[in-house]
Amino acid sequence: MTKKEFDYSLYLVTGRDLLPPAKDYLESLEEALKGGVTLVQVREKTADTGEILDVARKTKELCDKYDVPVIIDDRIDIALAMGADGVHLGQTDMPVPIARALLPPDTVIGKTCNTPEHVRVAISEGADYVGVGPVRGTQTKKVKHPVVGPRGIGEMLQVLDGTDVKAVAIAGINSTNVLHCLWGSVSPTGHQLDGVAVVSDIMASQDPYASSKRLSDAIKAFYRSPLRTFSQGLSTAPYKVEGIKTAVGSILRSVKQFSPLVHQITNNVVTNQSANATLALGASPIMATAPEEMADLSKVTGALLVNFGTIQNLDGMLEAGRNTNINRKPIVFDPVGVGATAYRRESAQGLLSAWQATVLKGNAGELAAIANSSEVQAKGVDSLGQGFADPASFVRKLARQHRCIVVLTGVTDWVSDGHAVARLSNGHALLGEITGSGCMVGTAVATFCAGASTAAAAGRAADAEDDGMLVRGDMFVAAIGGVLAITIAAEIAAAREDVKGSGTFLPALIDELGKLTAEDLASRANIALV
Ligand SMILES: Cc1ncc(COP(=O)(O)OP(=O)(O)O)c(N)n1
Ligand SMILES: Cc1ncsc1CCOP(=O)(O)O
Repeated sequence: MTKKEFDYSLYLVTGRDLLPPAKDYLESLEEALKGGVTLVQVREKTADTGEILDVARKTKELCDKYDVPVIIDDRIDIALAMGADGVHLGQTDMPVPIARALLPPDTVIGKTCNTPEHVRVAISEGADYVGVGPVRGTQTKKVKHPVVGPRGIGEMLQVLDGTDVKAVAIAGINSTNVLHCLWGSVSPTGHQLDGVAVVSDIMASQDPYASSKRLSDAIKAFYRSPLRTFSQGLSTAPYKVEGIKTAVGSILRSVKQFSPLVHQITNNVVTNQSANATLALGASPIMATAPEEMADLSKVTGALLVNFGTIQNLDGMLEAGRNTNINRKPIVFDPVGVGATAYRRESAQGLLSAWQATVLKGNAGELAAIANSSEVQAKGVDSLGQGFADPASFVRKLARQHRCIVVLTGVTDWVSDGHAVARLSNGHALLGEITGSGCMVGTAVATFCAGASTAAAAGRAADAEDDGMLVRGDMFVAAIGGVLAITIAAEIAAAREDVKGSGTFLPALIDELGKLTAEDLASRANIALV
């Protein structure tokens, strides 16, 4: 028996208890269907059986008009009585094989999964789809399982590789975070969600048509285009060194032309020199930390840098990142000293779960801690030893895991989008003798990301179709540009006669950053693609 093919992309899970006062269930449902809901689940937790059956029948009658299938939560008897297209079963509900034996053979069966192991069991039991989560916190239901974030969803999706079992994420999804959820949950193997399940953003809405339409538009934009990274080389042609050098120069020109606002939440050791480095490159720094101002600020900034060297403003970092994602601007995350304490490790995981970083930047010790690798150790904010045996493979893998650009700093710097890897061999030993040179690299990367994204926005037609990108502009090239700006300016500064040591080097570095041209970058950049 062939199974019914569902469009899982915008899966409405109902809940009459959430309707705003004076909103009628069937009217709200019809508005939601008009707005683009593709699948409906009847989820009734408190009503009597007769009432649930009545609601389920009326739901089916309405959904049939829109050719949208109906799934019943938990209740096999209701599904049988009204001829549902499917049922959804939780971990403590009837086992899938027993439900399968009771229901007509073409009935679709979904199962709630909170861990990769749950997914393995659901596959072996013969589930047709899995509802994976909780992806975020939610007010709609007391969820027993901890929030897994998009990355946790990606781990569950990877278990589905090679099967035709579909997957939707659930919990806390709304039109402002749906793109992050879809983008960030793609597994390192490229397995993506088939859709998202939403309750309150539609059911509690005064305008369910508008709420569903906003979700539907964002979801369609994401699925319209092939799966991409934050770089552009893969979709067009493979990167070439000369092309990167030219592109880096044009981003520097964009920084000077647009002078984007670079919002930085950074540590109090480097705040002043990072602001000066931003100014020197031609952009405009704003070092704001209060959570209350993030919504406003993120509308006008070009990029955000989150550097948690002195980690005092976690709420500000969370809010800044969420809002920067909503406004589809780049976020550079510099988890300074992340391996040093459990608090830092947990904070970094919390931030990486709450928002999608565009660039993840760190030294070997920091990135090893993020990757849970014991290959490189750290002491405080410094990395110990020789670094990774195979840095190219390390950055490529980490970039795939985190769906972002990874910058590994050291004597040699490595940048990857999960496919291409660039080895950068500029710099000077004096960089290691001043405090905060790594933090300045983060600032320069954020500044180049701001330049690239601002230029991409300026180049887009006002009526251009949404391409579902979380950030526009080539962030792989921007990250390379930021690293080169600091390392090349350092080479020029260190060669100056007036530079006698680290004390005279820092102001000279700022001076040379200010004088740096596209031509300097192109002629001095030592880039190899590996
Ligand atoms: C699509 C989807 N995913 C998960 C759930 C949760 O179902 P369950 O675990 O049975 O919990 P309750 O719905 O009974 O609270 C769902 N309903 N739909
Ligand atoms: C039914 C269910 N199962 C896990 S979370 C959840 C509710 C999600 O609701 P919302 O979309 O309003 O966060």
